[in-house]
Amino acid sequence: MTDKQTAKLALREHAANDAPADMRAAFAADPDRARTHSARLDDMLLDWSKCRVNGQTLDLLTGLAQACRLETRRDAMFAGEAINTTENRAVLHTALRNRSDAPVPVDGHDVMADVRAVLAAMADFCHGVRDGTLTGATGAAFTDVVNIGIGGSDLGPAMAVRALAPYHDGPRCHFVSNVDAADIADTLAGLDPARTLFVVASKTFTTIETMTNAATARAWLVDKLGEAAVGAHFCAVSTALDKVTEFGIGAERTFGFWDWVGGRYSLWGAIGLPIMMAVGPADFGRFLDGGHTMDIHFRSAPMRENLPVMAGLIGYWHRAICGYPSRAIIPYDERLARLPAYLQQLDMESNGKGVRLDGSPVAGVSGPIVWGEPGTNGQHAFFQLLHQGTDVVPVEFLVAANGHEPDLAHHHQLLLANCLAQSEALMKGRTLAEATEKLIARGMDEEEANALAPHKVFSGNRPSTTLVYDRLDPFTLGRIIALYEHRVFVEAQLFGINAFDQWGVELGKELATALLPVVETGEGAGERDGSTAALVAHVRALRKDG
Ligand SMILES: O=P(O)(O)OC[C@H]1O[C@](O)(CO)[C@@H](O)[C@@H]1O
Repeated sequence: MTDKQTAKLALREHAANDAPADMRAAFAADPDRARTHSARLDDMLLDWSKCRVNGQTLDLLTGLAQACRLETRRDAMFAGEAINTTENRAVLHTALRNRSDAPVPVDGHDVMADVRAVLAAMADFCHGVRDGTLTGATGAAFTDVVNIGIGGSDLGPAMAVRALAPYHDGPRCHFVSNVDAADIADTLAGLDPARTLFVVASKTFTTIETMTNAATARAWLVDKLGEAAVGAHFCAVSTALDKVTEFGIGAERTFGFWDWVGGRYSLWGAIGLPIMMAVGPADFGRFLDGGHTMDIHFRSAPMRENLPVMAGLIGYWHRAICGYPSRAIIPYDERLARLPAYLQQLDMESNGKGVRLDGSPVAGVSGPIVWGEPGTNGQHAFFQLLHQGTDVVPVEFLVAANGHEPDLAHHHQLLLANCLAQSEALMKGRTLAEATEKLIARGMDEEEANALAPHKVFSGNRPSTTLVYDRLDPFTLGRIIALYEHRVFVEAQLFGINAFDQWGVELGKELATALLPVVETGEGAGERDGSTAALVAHVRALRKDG
């Protein structure tokens, strides 16, 4: 048996025999548990004390991490080794937020001068748009920016722009991603073409949704302002600079990045252009500072004090050892409403894999299903299942100690109380005796109380983690995102998979391309499988436009 196999076996035996069966008992036995089962980075606290782990669990998990050479793999990533082996690429989104003087070599070339040049060009461009010196074709200042992109070219900036609303002092930012005409039609409906700037964001500049939406936006603009206006109203973000030129966007309005930045890790550089437009270069810099600070912490803090490492180890424990199929991300922060969607791509596109690094099948499981919604809204929707459903779902709460609305502090206190109450309720639960007693105390007769009480039982002992920070400012948003990126990396090392490719998205794309003419003309439908052929026939019978 390899060291890894031995470590995994030991964890499974520990889970079955000696891990705390009941968190309530664990707290009773060790009132100091919250201190020993949490880690801090300045104001940011990650608490995993409401999970069924003890010191021995953590020893075994860190032992597994060592057997998986986590620290060596981490250092290889930061050093620019081609750890994305199926694409033979380095993984260096961390270079985009490197705020130190340290060089970052890729194939012997220090990429930091290139990174800084793009950031400086973005800042110049944003200053021009934000102060009105860079105008549209009619001389009118831009009031609206429309980012056209999908996946990593949409989710990160869309999430971050929303998260940083209190820091906005630039143009309004909109995001069009879906190829569904509804998306672009509804967005353009409210906009003045003379005051609208389009950002076409695509790493490959071939993605069909983005190219279709960009062509529609271009036609809309030409229809209103004429062909000559296009140059002033479009800019691009891509690694495929030749394709941008073919589209007709000038080099001075093209912001590049590199194949060593994965799409879902790309918001720190040019893909972050809408964030910089909204909050300005200075706050964008603070966002990068936050990411860089988390990088330093990830590289230097001992495992037990290391937030991304501990988030990854606890995540692995829940997924691979306890066997929970999903995790819920519940930010008690309305401005992080898009965080769950962003993390779905970050986590599931990275760790939803069926083969290991060497191409052999994953022996057990890989990454979990990630989902979520902000609290308190989720409480009035799916928390019923979290508390009483037959599946256990580990919940990851996020909450700021302070909001941005000092005049409405009582809202924030309610928000905090709700967040803390949910994790407490998940852990404590309510026994049948407690439920019955409560009903009788309210005046119900015993027979009725006995009948109703089983419905009011909460098993409790359900795991959650809580991430608390001072305030959701640009710096903290940077720390949170970098924390989750590294957590995904940590889990990938334990699963033994490549977190940086995404071959699983290819087949659907290929079949969509093949099916387009079938949907358009009906020809070739008979060569598809029976279900698809029948669906094509039904759709075509209903279609009103040919
Ligand atoms: O930026 P691009 O090249 O348009 O790709 C968009 C997204 O599509 C994907 O390749 C998945 O289909 C993502 O990985 C990526 O973020």
